Amino acid sequence: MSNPLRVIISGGGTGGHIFPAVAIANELRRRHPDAAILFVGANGRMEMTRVPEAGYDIVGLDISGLQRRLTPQNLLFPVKVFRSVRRAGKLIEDFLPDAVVGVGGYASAPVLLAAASRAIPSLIQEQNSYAGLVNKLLGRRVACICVAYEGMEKFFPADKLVLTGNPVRAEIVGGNRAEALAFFGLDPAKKTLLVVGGSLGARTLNLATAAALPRLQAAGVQLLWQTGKLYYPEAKQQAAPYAAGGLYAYEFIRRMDLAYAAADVVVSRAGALSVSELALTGKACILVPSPNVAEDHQTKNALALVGKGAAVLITDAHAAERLYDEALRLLADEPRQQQLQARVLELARPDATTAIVDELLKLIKN
Ligand SMILES: CC(=O)N[C@H]1[C@@H](OP(=O)(O)OP(=O)(O)OC[C@H]2O[C@@H](n3ccc(=O)[nH]c3=O)[C@H](O)[C@@H]2O)O[C@H](CO)[C@@H](O)[C@@H]1O
Repeated sequence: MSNPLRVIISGGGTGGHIFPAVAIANELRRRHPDAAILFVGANGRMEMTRVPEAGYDIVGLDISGLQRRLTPQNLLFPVKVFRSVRRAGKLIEDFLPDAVVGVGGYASAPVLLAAASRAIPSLIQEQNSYAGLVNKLLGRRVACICVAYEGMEKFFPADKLVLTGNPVRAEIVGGNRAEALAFFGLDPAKKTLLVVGGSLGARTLNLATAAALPRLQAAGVQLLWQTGKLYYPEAKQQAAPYAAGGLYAYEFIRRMDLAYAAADVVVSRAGALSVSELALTGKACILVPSPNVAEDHQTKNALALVGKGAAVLITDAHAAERLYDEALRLLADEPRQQQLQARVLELARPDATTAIVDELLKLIKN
């Protein structure tokens, strides 16, 4: 491998696809600083801002999902797919990658298809215990599939599977607590609760948190509340009267490393990357799986921890009633926090990103 490596990374839609892609790119660049890395995403989606923020170039395709109802957009869907496969093919012919990585989400389909038809080796990284549609359809056309859960033969050819775990951005781990508290303007003498609704925010968590603000303040607990874009204007107003007590709402937290470092307890959706990050950072957490995802896969993600005594589970349906009783109880119970921290740390897979990049480099070499 004398010429600099050239790799295209495709996919996105939500943070759960984008940040694993960034982790893979960072590790590739750490080992091959001269590697040329190009991201391909979907126009209008989160990757078009988050990837440049992480220091990489991205090209957007005009591609979206199929709506479940009959809509005019659906009639255009085949046309869009055809156009984006053609555009992806052109991108590949111009960039001439040694390999292509797909992380799931709309943009990875046309790129992986175009790579397969040009005999360019490709790798899929599947974050969940239930395979996404795009990944499932393309499993047979790629050379290697890196997964985070056992039993994925249900969805993919067994001989292509490698169990690596999910790639978490290296900087997420090891945030300094004192720096974190200062960064968010928090009081080191108080307990801190972090609430994260996945990369887009979660309505159930937002409603429960808004209702619990007076209780949190009365208990002397500080709050970092990530709301997502839609709910933020309302949350900002709801949280404003509590700012003096250290209760703050955020649309999106860029420094998740510091948010985890500041937190004594985390309330979170159970997206695959959130779960992997909670394990790596060793956080006492309460998981509220989203009921709105394919095959209820967040509940499966959560149960992988709960089954080992490494997290507390509250269902979405029970969150309004029980979430903050449980959160306040856990915040007041340090021995229980320590027990959860120790158990969740045992489930961390700190070598996932290196293992995935090893597989990618193997593909390129062969
Ligand atoms: C509703 C939905 O479709 N959710 C899916 C989506 O979740 P979602 O996009 O919410 O992803 P995850 O929970 O897996 O990961 C969230 C990522 O965003 C980061 N982050 C989050 C909030 C924030 O303010 N700042 C920030 O940087 C986290 O650190 C993490 O890296 O993809 C996951 C991985 O395929 C799936 O398991 C989820 O079921």
